[in-house]
Amino acid sequence: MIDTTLPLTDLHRHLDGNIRAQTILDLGRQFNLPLPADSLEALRPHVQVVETAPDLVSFLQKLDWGVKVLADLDACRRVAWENIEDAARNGLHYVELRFSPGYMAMNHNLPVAGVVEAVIEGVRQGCRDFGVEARLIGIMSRTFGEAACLAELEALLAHRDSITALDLAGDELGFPGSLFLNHFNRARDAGWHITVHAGEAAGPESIWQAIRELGAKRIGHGVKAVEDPVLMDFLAEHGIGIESCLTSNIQTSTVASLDKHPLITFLNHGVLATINTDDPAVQGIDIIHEYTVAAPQAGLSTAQIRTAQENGLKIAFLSDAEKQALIAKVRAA
Ligand SMILES: O=c1[nH]cnc2c1ncn2[C@@H]1O[C@H](CO)[C@@H](O)[C@H]1O
Ligand SMILES: [Zn+2]
Repeated sequence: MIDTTLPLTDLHRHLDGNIRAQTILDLGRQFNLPLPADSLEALRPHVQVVETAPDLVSFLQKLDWGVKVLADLDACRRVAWENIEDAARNGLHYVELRFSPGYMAMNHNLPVAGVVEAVIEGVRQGCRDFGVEARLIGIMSRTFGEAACLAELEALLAHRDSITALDLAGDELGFPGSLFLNHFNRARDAGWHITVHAGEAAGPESIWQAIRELGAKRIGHGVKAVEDPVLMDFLAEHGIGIESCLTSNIQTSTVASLDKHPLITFLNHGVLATINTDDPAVQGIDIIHEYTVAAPQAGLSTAQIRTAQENGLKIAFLSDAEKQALIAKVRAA
C-alpha cells in the first residue's frame, strides 16, 4: 500500500515520544536511575500503550519514562540519532521530527538551549549516517503553562536557523491556544512555519483559533474539524494540511475505532490530509503499520492511501526545489 516510487514522509512524529524501550533501559542503568522494571519485557507495559487510554492526558503520561532517563546532553543526542536510524529502517525518505526541549530537560535540570543543540547535532549526524532527510519542529508543551513555554521558545530561538517550525502540544483542553498568541507572533517573526495540535481533545473552535490567531498552516490531528462543515470547506480551499495519526487517535480515545476515523472524510473533501505516526515507540507501531494496516482499517482505498502519501510531500515544510530534489532522489534510487 506504500507507493515506492513516491517519497515516503512522516510529518508528525515526536522525537521524545519515540524513545526505544531498550534505550530507556540502557540509560536507566548508565545513570543508575530507578526504573519500574529491569527487563525489556517487564518495562514495556510502563513505556508503551497496552490498552486504550481513557483520554489524551492519561495517554501522555506514557511518554514520561522516556524523558526521565535523559540525564545528560549525550543522552539527548543519542535519542535524536536513534530517531533517524528508526526512520531509515522504516524506509522513510523525509521526516519532520518534533520535540519539546523543556519536557526533555526538566527531570535533570538540563539547560534547555543545550537540549535543543544536542537534538540538532544528533539528528544531523543521523542524517549523515543513514541518508535520511529531516527537519526539526520545536514544541512548546502547553501542559506546563505560558511561562515554561516562553522558556522553550527562547531556547528554540537561540538555534532558530536549525528549526523549521513551531508547534503547541500537550493538554489542549486545560491550556487553550488563546494563551499563546505572543509566543506564535514571535515564531512567525522568526520566519518559522506553524503547525498546532488542535481539534484532538477540544472541538473545531480550537482549530479555527490555531489558524486565525496562531497562524497555523497545518493542524496536528484536527479530527474534530468534521463537526464543522464551514471549517471543512475552509481547510480544503486554503490548503491547510492535516497531520492524521490513526493509531494515536484510537489510543487517546479521541476516535472510538478506526472505521470511524475522519481521515477518509478529509480526503473525500479535498483536504490535504496525511498519514503519520505521532509517538511510534509509545504506541508500539511504525509508519509501515499505519499505511498497510491502520489506513485500510480506516476504510481508505489504495488510491486514497496514495493521495495521502502524495499530500505528505505537498504539505511538507520544504521549498518547491527541495521537494523536487526529494522526488528525483527517490526515482534515482
Ligand atoms: O498526541 C499528542 N497530542 C498532544 N500532545 C502530545 C501528543 N503526543 C505527544 N505530545 C506532547 O508533546 C510533547 C513531547 O513532544 C509533550 O508535551 C507531550 O505531552
Ligand atoms: Zn502529536
